[in-house]
Amino acid sequence: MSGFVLAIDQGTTSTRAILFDGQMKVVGSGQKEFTQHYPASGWVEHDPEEIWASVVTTVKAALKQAGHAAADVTAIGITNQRETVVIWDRATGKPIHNAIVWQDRRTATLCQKLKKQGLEKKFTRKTGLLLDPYFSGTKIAWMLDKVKGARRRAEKGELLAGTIDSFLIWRLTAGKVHATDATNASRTLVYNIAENAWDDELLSILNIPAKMLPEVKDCADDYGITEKNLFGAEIRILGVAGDQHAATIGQACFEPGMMKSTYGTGCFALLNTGSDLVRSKNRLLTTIAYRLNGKTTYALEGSIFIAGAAVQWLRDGIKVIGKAEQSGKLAAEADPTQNVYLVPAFVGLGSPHWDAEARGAIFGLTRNSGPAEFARAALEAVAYQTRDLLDAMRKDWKGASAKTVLRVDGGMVASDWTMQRLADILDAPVDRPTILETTALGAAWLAGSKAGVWPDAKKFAKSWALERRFQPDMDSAMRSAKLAGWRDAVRRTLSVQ
Ligand SMILES: Nc1ncnc2c1ncn2[C@@H]1O[C@H](COP(=O)(O)OP(=O)(O)O)[C@@H](O)[C@H]1O
Ligand SMILES: O=P(O)(O)OC[C@H](O)CO
Repeated sequence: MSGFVLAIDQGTTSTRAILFDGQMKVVGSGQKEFTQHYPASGWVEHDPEEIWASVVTTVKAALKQAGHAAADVTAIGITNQRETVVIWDRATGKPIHNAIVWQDRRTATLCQKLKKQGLEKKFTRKTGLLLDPYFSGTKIAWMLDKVKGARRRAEKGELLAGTIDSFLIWRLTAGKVHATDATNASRTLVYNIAENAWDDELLSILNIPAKMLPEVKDCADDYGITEKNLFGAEIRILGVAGDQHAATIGQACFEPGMMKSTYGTGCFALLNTGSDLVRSKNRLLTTIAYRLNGKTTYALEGSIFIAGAAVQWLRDGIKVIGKAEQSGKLAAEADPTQNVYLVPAFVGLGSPHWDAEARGAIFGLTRNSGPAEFARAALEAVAYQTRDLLDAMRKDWKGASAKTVLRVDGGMVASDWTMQRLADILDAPVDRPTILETTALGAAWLAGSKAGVWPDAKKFAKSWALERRFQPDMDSAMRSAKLAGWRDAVRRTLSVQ
């Protein structure tokens, strides 16, 4: 076997395919952005056919760039934007509706209704999640309610539901396999993370027929074989994980107490808690970090909806920069005596506030405030929000010690200024690895190790290499003052005062 492993990283704004060789080095890649649909305020959809086409195109592009054929590839690992959900026809493979994306808020009213019925505790106890429109369950219920005849057809077994990984597996195997992995299942609001099974009681509350749902497998497992005509040869699919979980693996956070944070569109911090299913008292999520050889490893997760998206707003919204990479330089020019805060609640606030109705706000403007202060406020908001998560994690679990080091990845970590400010505000070291494609690497490792062509977890962890450590370098009085200002700004932004 060759050792070549292909990772398909199906993200929120683009699809990437990356071919790694037997030494885990990137030898070819393809990337394609796809359309974001905003059919109503707070609604976000993707066309599953466009996603599927982007997967086929990028896989072919990665192979071509590397000068390899599908027959050279030992295995595929899939990783994906989480919670986004598709319902499709079992007979034709055609979706019955656009995919409803994780950022979509259309089920806020349903979540409120379930909360009023006193059901949040039950959902949290079983799934580790909260009643927020973020998760897949209420999105599936919405489609079954709104698409004519859908629930009846689902009950008859004519329709299938799944997160993006499941939809891709169904398409890649030409309708032979309907499966997902435990990490993706753990984001649906209908999966019992203690029992590792779909939860009949929650399914019945949301009126979702169990027969629509995929079989739940380990992250490194047999997910079938790609249809021969697709890429010119059959390839085994041997790894699947939600993108944040794949990044946790790619960052080799295999030990309890290790933590990674990914700064892409949003920011998602996962703290490995080992076999401990830690129940958060501070509005963090409990999730499955990964499941290998039938053994579940849990994590505490903090989910921030807007991180790099605030930089996009600087570029495309208020147009104070032309390119994302200019944001750090501009922020460094900001007047240190001004205290401008941006609370980027553009789509509500995630952990630890979970306020779906809050909207973004800026505080502390003076006549001297300009582009530089806006840029600094946008980048600092990412650091403050991460600090809020770390504080909540420390309160929730003693394993999150004061010595916690944060391993970072995602597009935003290219900004040295932001990483230094992150270390300053966290008062903890921030480690940036040499390989920043950790999400794809994690998915590839699942497939490559399952195929027996890549090293085991211990050896893989040893191959993790530091590019740069950012040490905290801020006076503690200054840090406290800045944090107090941030907390005040957040308090004034919440929808319920
Ligand atoms: N040098 C930079 N400084 C600050 N932000 C950046 C920089 N480069 C990219 N970004 C931000 O990172 C995000 C892209 O990261 P990526 O990991 O590709 O995200 P996703 O997978 O969510 O699409 C964008 O929101 C962009 O604004
Ligand atoms: O596609 P990303 O990188 O924005 O990640 C999205 C998350 O998985 C949503 O939970």
